[in-house]
Amino acid sequence: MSAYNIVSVAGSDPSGGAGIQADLKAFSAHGTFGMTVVTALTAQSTRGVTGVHPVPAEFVAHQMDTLFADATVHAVKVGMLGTSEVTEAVAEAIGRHALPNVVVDPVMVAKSGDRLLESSAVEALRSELLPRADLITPNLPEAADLLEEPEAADLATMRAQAARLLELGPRRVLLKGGHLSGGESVDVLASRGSDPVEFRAPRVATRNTHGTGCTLSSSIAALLPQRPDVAAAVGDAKAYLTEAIRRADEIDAGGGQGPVHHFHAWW
Ligand SMILES: Nc1ncnc2c1ncn2[C@@H]1O[C@H](COP(=O)(O)OP(=O)(O)O)[C@@H](O)[C@H]1O
Ligand SMILES: Cc1ncc(COP(=O)(O)OP(=O)(O)O)c(N)n1
Repeated sequence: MSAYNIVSVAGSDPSGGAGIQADLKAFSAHGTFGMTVVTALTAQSTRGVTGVHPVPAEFVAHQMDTLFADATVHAVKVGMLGTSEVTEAVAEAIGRHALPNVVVDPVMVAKSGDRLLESSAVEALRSELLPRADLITPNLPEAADLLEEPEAADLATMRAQAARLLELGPRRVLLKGGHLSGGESVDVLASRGSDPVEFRAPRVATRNTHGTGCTLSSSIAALLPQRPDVAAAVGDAKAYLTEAIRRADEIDAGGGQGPVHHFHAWW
């Protein structure tokens, strides 16, 4: 059996910590073959984002149509989309090509505080893309924006918000709790018709967490075709991410918030 083909539909991060660069590293780490559809160029470093140059929506659709007319795809990770036009084009192409194992990381704002999705695009994300996702992986501020509610500050509220996010149409929701404090970093997986499942990991004491969200969602996409169910893929992806965060201080990528450090996963 040849390697699984996993596609990242995302923006470029020249610093290598997030976006398509992080996704490709994660795809390789999990033994899969990575492909990319670029939605935007960013100028960014460990210190923040200094510019965003969106790819025209028609050309994003053209990249997808060209790739999917040729290659068999086993999973897709969607990250930064930038504009409502690109969001709509990606949602339509996912439907047109009936893509499997679609993981949507609803990227809105970088850890540096810079916007990566126009505010006016949140509605297109909510109504056009989320219903086509097999799994969405919002962080707490993204969940609050999607639900138009205050940000969750405890686990009970996270469980309730994960359930409400399911009503927007995705098959599953992984609500990430990295923005809370405490000795453990806890994420909540909600699926229709079953109780939520919690994924816990020791909170690593480092400021070098650039690219955690990208790495988790792309690792899940790479593992979905290789694991018996979604919970197994999420559990292994989180274990991989936690070790990549532990290794983050080994890298000197600049003077700001550094990236997590990828490695060949142990499976
Ligand atoms: N310091 C940390 N130690 C361990 N896990 C972390 C840490 N920070 C974040 N995580 C985990 O990284 C993933 C993404 O984190 P989060 O900050 O919630 O999202 P995002 O990177 O999209 O803002 C989650 O699984 C979260 O639990
Ligand atoms: C091009 C690009 N895409 C996504 C992000 C956000 O990445 P994330 O994994 O959420 O990490 P932080 O930036 O929040 O640390 C990005 N910065 N650039």
